[in-house]
Amino acid sequence: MIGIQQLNLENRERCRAVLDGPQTKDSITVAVEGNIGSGKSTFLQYFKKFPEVEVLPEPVNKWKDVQGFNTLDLMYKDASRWSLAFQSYVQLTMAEGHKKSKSKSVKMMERSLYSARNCFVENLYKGGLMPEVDYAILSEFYGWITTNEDTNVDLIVYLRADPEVCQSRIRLRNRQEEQGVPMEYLKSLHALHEDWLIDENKFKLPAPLLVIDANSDISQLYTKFEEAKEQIFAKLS
Ligand SMILES: Nc1ncnc2c1ncn2[C@@H]1O[C@H](COP(=O)(O)OP(=O)(O)OP(=O)(O)O)[C@@H](O)[C@H]1O
Ligand SMILES: Nc1nc(=O)c2ncn([C@H]3C[C@H](O)[C@@H](CO)O3)c2[nH]1
Repeated sequence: MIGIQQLNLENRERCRAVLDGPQTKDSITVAVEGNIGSGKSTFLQYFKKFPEVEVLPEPVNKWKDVQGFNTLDLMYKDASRWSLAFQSYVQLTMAEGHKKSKSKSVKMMERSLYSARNCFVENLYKGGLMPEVDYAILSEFYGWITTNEDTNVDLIVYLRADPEVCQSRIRLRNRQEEQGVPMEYLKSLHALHEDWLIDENKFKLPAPLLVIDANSDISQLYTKFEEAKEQIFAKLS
């Protein structure tokens, strides 16, 4: 059994190797991951201006209007009742994003099928808000899609921010459905992002990882975004 430290070392080497490695591709898919309010949309906004980049924002507007139903609001108001319906629709809309053909050399997705499963579904189940049978159905559905469809990503960018920082930004951004999001929810989502992306406790990384400390204020963050741009574009032939 390889220890977590050893795994992390190998993982870092793999990331380093891939990020700095000689192999390049003519087009890549990047998944931008992070807690609620960590700054993903801000990161994507920065990259939108580059001609090589096509940005796929999280399909929140679809979730807020499924033939007139605001499924995001339903989930936040009564997760036990609506999480299977909501996560099923998240899974469909994320699969659409993965499958969308690239119009440019860099396709940047806000979140992915992977964080929906490994962070949000896992959080609902572990928090007792999702019955075992719903968890099993979603896991089978997720397994089928990721086995039978090309949902690959070439790089994961993790905007790593403390839950407290995320909470203050959620208030700032003031999305109606999120105003009741408790700190405990942000903390458990943060722990699941760390479990998956940093420690690889239960779920494997589907691609090399680039971590950005997103606690910094916006002025310092643009310098980090610029550094990330160099590393991402270096993957392009
Ligand atoms: N580094 C930063 N410093 C200060 N404010 C920030 C920073 N990054 C983002 N913000 C602000 O915090 C709020 C949330 O940021 P953003 O929408 O990018 O987060 P997000 O990760 O996309 O959230 P969600 O997961 O809910 O979509 C926005 O109002 C944004 O302007
Ligand atoms: N339950 C749940 N499952 C998901 O897969 C998921 N993906 C995003 N979100 C929530 C977080 C923000 O409020 C808002 C925008 O990111 O939507 C999710 N909520």
